[in-house]
Amino acid sequence: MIMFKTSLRTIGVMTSGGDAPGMNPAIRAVVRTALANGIRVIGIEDGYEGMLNGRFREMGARDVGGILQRGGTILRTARSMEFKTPEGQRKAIRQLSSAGIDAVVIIGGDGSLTGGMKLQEQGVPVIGIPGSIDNDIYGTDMCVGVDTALNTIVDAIDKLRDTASSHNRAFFVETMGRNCGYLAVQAGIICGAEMAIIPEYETPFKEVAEAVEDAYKRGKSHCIIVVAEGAKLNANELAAKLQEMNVGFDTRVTVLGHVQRGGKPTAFDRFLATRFGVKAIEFLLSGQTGVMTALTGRDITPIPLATVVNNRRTLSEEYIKMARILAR
Ligand SMILES: Nc1ncnc2c1ncn2[C@@H]1O[C@H](COP(=O)(O)OP(=O)(O)O)[C@@H](O)[C@H]1O
Ligand SMILES: O=P(O)(O)OC[C@H]1O[C@](O)(COP(=O)(O)O)[C@@H](O)[C@@H]1O
Ligand SMILES: [Mg+2]
Repeated sequence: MIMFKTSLRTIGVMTSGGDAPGMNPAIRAVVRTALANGIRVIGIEDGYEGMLNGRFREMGARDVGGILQRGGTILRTARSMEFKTPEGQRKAIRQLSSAGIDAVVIIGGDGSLTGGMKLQEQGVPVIGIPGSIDNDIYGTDMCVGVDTALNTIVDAIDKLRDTASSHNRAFFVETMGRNCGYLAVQAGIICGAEMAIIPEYETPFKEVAEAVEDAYKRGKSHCIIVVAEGAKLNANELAAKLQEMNVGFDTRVTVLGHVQRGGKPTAFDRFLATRFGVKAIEFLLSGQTGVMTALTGRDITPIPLATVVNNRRTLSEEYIKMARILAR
């Protein structure tokens, strides 16, 4: 095993997995806090793919100027199958060692943090920062990017409602969330949707049909059903079936897709990302590694990566209930 130094001279920072608005403010905070503490920073491009192939570049204070308001990630991001293999991980560790990188800050989702834990287990000090629009990471109230994505969804659904009401239509709106209904449930509540269909619960088709028909009978001018990407019932299939059943409303589908991942980070995301970035360096300086920066209530606390990746975040029952009650 390559031994990493306990003294902290140089750190790496990277973004990995699906991009999320706010990753840039997180990079900026990591770089500038590290520099302020006399630590050199190397940017690792293209996530683990770049780590494996030594795509490293020096990051100065000016390199992170003007990026607070920019969506995406200046370090770019990627998914790497090779890094999942033990050989891939050894190759990445050799690259880090030969570049003199003593520790790595990884900004990414659950997959990226699992990769981070693997590095930590093999002697590389790692700090994780939760960045994913899905909000599917255990241990933190919020991930970087969630608030911006939700605001994008709200904006889109508000617009869809205008046209839905004008034409007396039912819209099936698909939100992102491979395995997690967080965005769909929250959007359901704050956009006044008739129903939110999520991967965590199996919604019988009959229930959807009744909700749409009932909304029509009650004289609603529109009907909005939010469907999470990973739900068993699919937005296109639902719309086609209900159109055929003639439940009153004409049906339409809007898949919001990757538009949810872009855009300038909201004030909330900028501040959260900045706090995470600053704390990541504070944790490193105090020798706490193998942890993720987590928002727990008002505080940013270190949660062991092993706890993060070995637990599943569950949706709040209270919010699911709230969405159902308010949809009446
Ligand atoms: N079990 C794992 N072991 C090692 N690396 C992993 C593991 N899971 C994911 N990764 C690495 O993290 C990358 C990003 O993970 P992914 O799940 O695609 O996105 P996210 O981090 O946004 O959840 C993967 O492409 C892979 O390189
Ligand atoms: O960008 P891709 O490869 O199309 O992936 C889409 C997936 O990425 C996400 O936007 C974010 O997921 P991760 O944070 O786990 O990468 C999911 O909601 C979506 O299913
Ligand atoms: Mg993920």
